[in-house]
Amino acid sequence: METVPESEEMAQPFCIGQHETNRLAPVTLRSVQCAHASNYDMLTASITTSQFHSRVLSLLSSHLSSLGPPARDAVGTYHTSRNTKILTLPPLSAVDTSLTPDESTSQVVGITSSWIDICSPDPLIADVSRQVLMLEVAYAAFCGINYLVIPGPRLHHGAIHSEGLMYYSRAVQEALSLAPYIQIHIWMKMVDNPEAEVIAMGELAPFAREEFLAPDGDISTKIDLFGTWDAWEIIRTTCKYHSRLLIALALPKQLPPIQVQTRWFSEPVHLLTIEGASFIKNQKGYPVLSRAHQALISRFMRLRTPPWILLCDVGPVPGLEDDDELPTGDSSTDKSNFPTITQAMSQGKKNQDPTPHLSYIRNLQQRQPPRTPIERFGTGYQDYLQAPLQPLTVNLESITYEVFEKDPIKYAWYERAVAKALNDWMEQKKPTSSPDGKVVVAVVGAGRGPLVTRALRASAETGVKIEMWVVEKNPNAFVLLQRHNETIWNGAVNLVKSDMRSWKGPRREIQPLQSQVPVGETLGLDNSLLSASTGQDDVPGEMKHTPVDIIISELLGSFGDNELSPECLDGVTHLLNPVHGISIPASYSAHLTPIAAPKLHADISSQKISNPAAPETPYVVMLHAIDYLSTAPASASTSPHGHLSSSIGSNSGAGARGSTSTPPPVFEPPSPIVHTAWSFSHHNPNILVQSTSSSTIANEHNARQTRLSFPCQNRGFCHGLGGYFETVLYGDVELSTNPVTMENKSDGMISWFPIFFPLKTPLFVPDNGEVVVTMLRQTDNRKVWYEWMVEVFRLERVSNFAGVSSPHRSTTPVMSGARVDSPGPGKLERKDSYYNNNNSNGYRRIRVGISEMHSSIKEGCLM
Ligand SMILES: C[S@@+](CC[C@H](N)C(=O)[O-])C[C@H]1O[C@@H](n2cnc3c(N)ncnc32)[C@H](O)[C@@H]1O
Repeated sequence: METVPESEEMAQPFCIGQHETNRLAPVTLRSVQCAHASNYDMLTASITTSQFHSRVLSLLSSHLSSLGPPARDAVGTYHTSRNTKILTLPPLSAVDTSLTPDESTSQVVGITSSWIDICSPDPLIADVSRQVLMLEVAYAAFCGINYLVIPGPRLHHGAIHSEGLMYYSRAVQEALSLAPYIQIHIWMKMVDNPEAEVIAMGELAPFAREEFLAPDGDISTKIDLFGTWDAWEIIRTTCKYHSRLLIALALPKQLPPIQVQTRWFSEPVHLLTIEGASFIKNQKGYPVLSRAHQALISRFMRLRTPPWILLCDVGPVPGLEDDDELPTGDSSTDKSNFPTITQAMSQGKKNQDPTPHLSYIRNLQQRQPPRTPIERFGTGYQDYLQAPLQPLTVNLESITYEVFEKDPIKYAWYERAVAKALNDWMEQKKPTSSPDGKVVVAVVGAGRGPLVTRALRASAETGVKIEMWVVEKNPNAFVLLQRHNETIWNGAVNLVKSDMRSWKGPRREIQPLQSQVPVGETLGLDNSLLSASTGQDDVPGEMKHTPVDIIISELLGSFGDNELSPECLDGVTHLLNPVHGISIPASYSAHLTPIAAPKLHADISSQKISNPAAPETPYVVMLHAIDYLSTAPASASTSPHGHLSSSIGSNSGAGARGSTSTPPPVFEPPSPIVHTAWSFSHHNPNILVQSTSSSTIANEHNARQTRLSFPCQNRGFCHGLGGYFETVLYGDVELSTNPVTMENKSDGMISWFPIFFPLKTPLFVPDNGEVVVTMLRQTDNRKVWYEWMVEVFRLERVSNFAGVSSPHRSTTPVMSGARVDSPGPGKLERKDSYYNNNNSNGYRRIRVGISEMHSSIKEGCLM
């Protein structure tokens, strides 16, 4: 591995801003300078003033008093249309805003008014609110504001819930087109808590007329963990996943369960807002954040675009605190004046940290652990869609090989596997295929030769002599192989420039039987196999192709078989020593899990016009801002509530002064449920005999199909499937990119990013839902491609079911064939009631969504 400069290892500095709900003084160049001097990076500024607010309120009051009670029109509607006398707000005047375009504007995050209510069931209130927002957005755009925060939608109006959300979403869509250069952040709470939606003085919500409310309905007081996420989902869907539509996420004092936190990671959170009241005091009395908050922030800060932090109502920016109360005369000129009690107190305070919350967050920034090798390697690749390599049809560039070769694990594991195989060969006294007793090893698809070097090293380590053959079809890489043979391998390697499928094996002169070197001389082994290969009919002195004892290859793609390893290795299987031959890898398997990946969906959708095949292309991508939809029930130690309760109220967060360099706690998301789709083994006993008369190859034995079910406890959107692979190189030496097993099998491996199979249209998955994936590996004997489709089911308890549900099933009902605790791969089996839709756990499956069958044939991997 290259040495990485220290700066690259360090986590990025946080970008921290200050927000005051009731900032009275205008935000000027001086305010921004003071903020910078205090170590803040930015400030928020309201777009309009309190005068504007008062003016709107009085206009609205007099308008309302001029109106009679809302009346139904001739058709009988007043709820569903705006059949009301409109109040048109006048344009802004100088007193309505204190914002002036200047150099400070770029350091300012604009905040639109929170007292409006676009979701109001009263169309008059909703319309006035919309007009306020549009006036503010237009003026912010005029001033050159780049970032705007719009308070999130009010979801509760008495018994009415989320009814105005569509109008709110429509207004946001309008705002995006009105301000074509502004990034709009919707200020969302993490969960929907009706009791937290309080009405402050001066808000428009209470002006909603009774006729538009629903006085008789149930007023919900229940916390809905995914309620605000639902609202966000509607807004962004209405705005078609707009790239300038982002989230400002308010972190509450008590964080919600981990499943809610991970959901927000997958969304475009660009601002994290933290109230002063969300801090707790440590033993020394300094404001600190709970361990859960620290872990959450650290997790966010490792995203490709780390969010900015906005500290809200944590005290004034030093130097600006007195601005609102400045006396008209300049009292500071009279230095001889004895300070008043207030002045003395504030001077005393100056010896304290004037911005303890900011100091704490800066300290948290310093305590971020350095980036791991994977994070360093993946910088810039997070959520970046790449077309999978097709090394069979396309000759790779040197730089691509160079990237592979940086892997700190893969080659070391191959070396271990080869060493183990050689040791076993020797210990089991197996005969070799070489007349001089050496184990015949072939690296097929050698690239620039790193596996050759490792195999030679394994031979030197174990003392088992090998005869090395190297096959590569890329003529450019072959030049380097020739050079390496001269400079590194001392000419010890037999090089073959060929497609491995047409290689006939090591070619050597037949030795007269009596002059063959007994293998036992080198390894002490029985040489019967070699005798068999140089059979009765062989004439000494003639040239003949002989078998290979160990075939080493690395033809694996992100989904295991997607770079056509099965097809290529089929072409060399007949060369393998028929009794003792070893293939490294011995087998590999493909794995899947459904994921929410809004960013990837947005990126793929935006490519659709130039590339219609984009939504049916499997992409190689370092999955980052995603949420696993199907997760294993949390164990006691990682239970969301356990996590929460152990952290809330814990005062162990390091304080600004008494701080240590202890890294923040690690965020532990729930483990995804990842099922095996299929596998391939070498030797493959099912290889079809190839016809010599046909121009195609018989490949049906490499077709696969699978149907897998995934329980999903919480609702969400499925944007596609995350794909991974595992491979057994030899014995217990394995590689894995499966998030469940990678840490145990090959921690730190960087060669492969996962694969993403997108869905053209995302599918909603309800609470207690089930995602069923059907996937096929298809072949027409010329090409290989994948087909995939997704169905979504809602599991409904059958009321008269007499069975007793296990505690697990009562919270996460799943089909028995796909049980998360089942040892099997989660395949649907006939005994499951998939076929009669009432499964044996007492749940009825109701299909609520189905995707089309996607096919990668347009981009298919050509053979
Ligand atoms: C993924 S690269 C691995 C290269 C190298 N073994 C490594 O680990 O760095 C696969 C290599 O196999 C070669 N290859 C793929 N299919 C082949 C075939 N049918 N015959 C010969 N070489 C092949 C490609 O040209 C490429 O060099």
